[in-house]
Amino acid sequence: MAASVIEGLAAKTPAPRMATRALLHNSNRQPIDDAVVLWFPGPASATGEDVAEFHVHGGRAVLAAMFDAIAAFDNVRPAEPGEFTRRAFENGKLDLTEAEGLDDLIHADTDRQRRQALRQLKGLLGDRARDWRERIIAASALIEAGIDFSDEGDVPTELIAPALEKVRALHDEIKNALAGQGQSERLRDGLVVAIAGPPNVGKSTLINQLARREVAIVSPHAGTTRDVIEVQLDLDGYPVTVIDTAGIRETSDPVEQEGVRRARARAAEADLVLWLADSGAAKPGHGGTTPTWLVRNKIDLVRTQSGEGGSTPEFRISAARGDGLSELITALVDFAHDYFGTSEGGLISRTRQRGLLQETVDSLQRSIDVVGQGEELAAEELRRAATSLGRLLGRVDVEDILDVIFREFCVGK
Ligand SMILES: Nc1nc2c(ncn2[C@@H]2O[C@H](COP(=O)(O)OP(=O)(O)OP(=O)(O)O)[C@@H](O)[C@H]2O)c(=O)[nH]1
Ligand SMILES: [Mg+2]
Repeated sequence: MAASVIEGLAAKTPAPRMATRALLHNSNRQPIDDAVVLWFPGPASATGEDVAEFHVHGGRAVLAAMFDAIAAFDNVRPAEPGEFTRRAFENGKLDLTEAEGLDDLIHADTDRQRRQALRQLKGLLGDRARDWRERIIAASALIEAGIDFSDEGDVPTELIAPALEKVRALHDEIKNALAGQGQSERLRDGLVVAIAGPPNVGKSTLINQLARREVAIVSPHAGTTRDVIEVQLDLDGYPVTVIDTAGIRETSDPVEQEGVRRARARAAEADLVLWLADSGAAKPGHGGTTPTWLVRNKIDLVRTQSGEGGSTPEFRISAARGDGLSELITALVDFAHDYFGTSEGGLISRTRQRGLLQETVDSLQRSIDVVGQGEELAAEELRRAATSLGRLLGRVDVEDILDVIFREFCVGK
């Protein structure tokens, strides 16, 4: 199909994989654009199928004329979101983790997201998972050979012991890989940091400083902020959403009450709370399990004061003047670094991947546990472990998730 379209529009089929200039025409011989065309005959193409590429001048009228001209061919329709990648996947050009990496790369906002996505696209996880899967299948073959070998149902231990050794090693290897991952899958969504505290302590002033623009209204009146205000920051390559909230206090104003309710809810969902307080205020107690840093603001108004110390970090800043902000930002970057656990080896970029690796570890553990009750049971658990990795790679049993995964892609990818 692609062959007849490129032949029809460019009046010739370009040499494979050679950028070729062509004046494109529609079926009425009307010229459309002076373009560069590329012809990738399958299977040596991104999708594995024939692919024609038209590099045209991107104006709306040019695109409309191109779509009209292409739609005039039979059996041609616009691609669905992610359809090219899906075909590449179905033709074995990519495994599912690599397809996920491609999607993440397209959506990456920050440098660390980009690097993580590229590692995934280049098969960082896929290659490990393939290796693990082959080794599990090999161990399972050993056990099954043992089962076949024994006629009375009593499998000789010298056949099972080496297989079990391999399974133990695999279990430890995958478990350790998983444990060392931090929350690298959270890098896709980023870290949420809520600025909370009593009214008028300078929360909105702080978010404006962090955003380097006036996102929130600042005023000397307590109760200025009511809606939750969000800004996206790129802190040393980490995606961080900072939210400014209403000052928390008892109030009879129903609008402010709603603001306080939202402030509490958002702070509870955040990954980190910056609890802003006046420089002289007593150290507040805080409930909840969210990590919370005490940030004392307006230090420009007091002469000197020593920190109270304690287990939670404490910062002293002047949001208005900028004192202490670079220390606060450095600490946020360190927090993000620990949180995401993104040493350059970040293996996992999705909860789906983490879940399947965990399933694999659990099945391997069970297979070790049940081998005493019967080798068939152990072999069955090994098959489960291999299936989990097969799902991770998108090689088995995945029809149900493919739609979900590829739906997130852009059209044209
Ligand atoms: N001197 C001094 N004033 C500050 C500082 N930070 C903020 N302010 C002032 O404190 C007042 C309140 O600041 P906001 O940023 O609106 O405080 P807020 O915590 O967002 O207040 P609500 O939205 O009402 O909860 C304003 O007049 C700011 O100019 C600071 O570091 N030093
Ligand atoms: Mg405010």
